Amino acid sequence: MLPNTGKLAGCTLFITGASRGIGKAIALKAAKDGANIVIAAKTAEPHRTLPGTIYTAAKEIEAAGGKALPCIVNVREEEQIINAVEKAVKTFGGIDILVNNASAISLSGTLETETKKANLMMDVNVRGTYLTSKICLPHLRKSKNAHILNLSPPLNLNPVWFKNHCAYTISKYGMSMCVLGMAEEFRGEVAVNALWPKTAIYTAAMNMLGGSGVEKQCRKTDILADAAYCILTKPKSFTGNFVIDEALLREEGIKDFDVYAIAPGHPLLPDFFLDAEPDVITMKLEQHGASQAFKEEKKSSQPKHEGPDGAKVDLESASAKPLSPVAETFRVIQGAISEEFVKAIQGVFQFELSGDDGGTWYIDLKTKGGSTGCGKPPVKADVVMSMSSADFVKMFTGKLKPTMAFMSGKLKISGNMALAMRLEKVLVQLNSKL
Ligand SMILES: NC(=O)c1ccc[n+]([C@@H]2O[C@H](COP(=O)([O-])OP(=O)(O)OC[C@H]3O[C@@H](n4cnc5c(N)ncnc54)[C@H](OP(=O)(O)O)[C@@H]3O)[C@@H](O)[C@H]2O)c1
Repeated sequence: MLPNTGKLAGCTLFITGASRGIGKAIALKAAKDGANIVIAAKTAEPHRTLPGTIYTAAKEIEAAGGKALPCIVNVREEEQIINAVEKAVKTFGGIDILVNNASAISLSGTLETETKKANLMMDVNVRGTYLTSKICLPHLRKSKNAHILNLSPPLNLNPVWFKNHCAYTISKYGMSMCVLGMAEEFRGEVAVNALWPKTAIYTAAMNMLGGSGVEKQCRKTDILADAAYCILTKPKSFTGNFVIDEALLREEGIKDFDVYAIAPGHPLLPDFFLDAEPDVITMKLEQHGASQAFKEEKKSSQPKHEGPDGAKVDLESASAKPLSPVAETFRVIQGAISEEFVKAIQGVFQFELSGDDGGTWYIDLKTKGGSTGCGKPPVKADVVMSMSSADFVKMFTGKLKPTMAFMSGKLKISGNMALAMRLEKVLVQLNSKL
């Protein structure tokens, strides 16, 4: 880990989204030097599922050696940013550093992204970053070593990073374009840089996106806190850079990256927008054995299922004949379903498969007893997943992680996203029973 040098003692940092995750980790690292931190985030009351509030973060910052100013700020609201900036200047005498960290994410295709979600991403990511920078800049220009740091990626224009989640990419690239423009506009006065992780970082956001077990493939927020500290303690002549955490820390002499891993030695999930393309990311994970090994099948009695034409198909007797890989996979899943499992999941998954043995299939983990089969599910599906038959088999035999399939565009999802994200958990639980 990068040692603290005390260079940020007495500096004032305005950090959006410092109530948890990466923003809070950057705040705590600076607090160790004795910095003043303005925590600009929305959560004032404890949230049902998300950890931390601006007040709990403030306590941690003070305990680490810093001074904290918790401010309720939704970066979509210009007035709230203005008020917090004024309060910060009144309390600490100025602002030296702005970290634009707050972000919203929806990894959905153009037609699947509801307008309100597209608006949220544009508002928080691009407009929020632009406005917070605009409002802080008059104060930053008065500081001896002013910095703006945006948590945004290098501008990689490979279409693979646009085709599956165009709105999200535009919104994050908007943050990066602020770096491009403002670094030149304020050269000599304020350093403006971007920071992006090489691998996934374990936070509430990642937990929501990646589902159960994803943490092993992630690094801790400490790596970004160290990289941010390193940038923010550089002279303001260090500007206009799109920094990748690991690359910068290597240059700084860090050799042991295991200290940043949640599960040292476990293959890591490469982050979006870097050199590795989605398919390569998936392939690498598979090569490194990050996926679950397919366990031996358990024989079980099978109920009847409805075929694509509505005819009832008996999978047990059908299994006497060699089944196609898709039908065989559903047969095995059927045998692994328990009442307890149905109670725990309460969801109906419909699969639209293309290629050999394609068509509509389902796994009903909502109706008493649970069932799988060919054709439409007995009750309306909560989630519809479209993919090739080959990828479906890979996914259910542990050779392709649902998160990876989704990120690489092999899996398209519509319906209840939260339930879809639990598919990884479904697979882990099913595999343990297979
Ligand atoms: N985790 C990763 O693997 C990863 C990878 C690449 C890049 N990043 C980047 O790192 C940054 C932080 O991500 P994270 O994983 O730490 O996310 P996180 O755990 O979801 O934290 C997001 C923070 O943003 C705040 N926030 C959200 N909407 C806001 C709004 N409208 N106004 C003010 N604050 C708002 C949240 O606070 P409130 O809810 O209290 O408002 C929270 O403190 C993001 O820019 C993200 O793109 C993360």
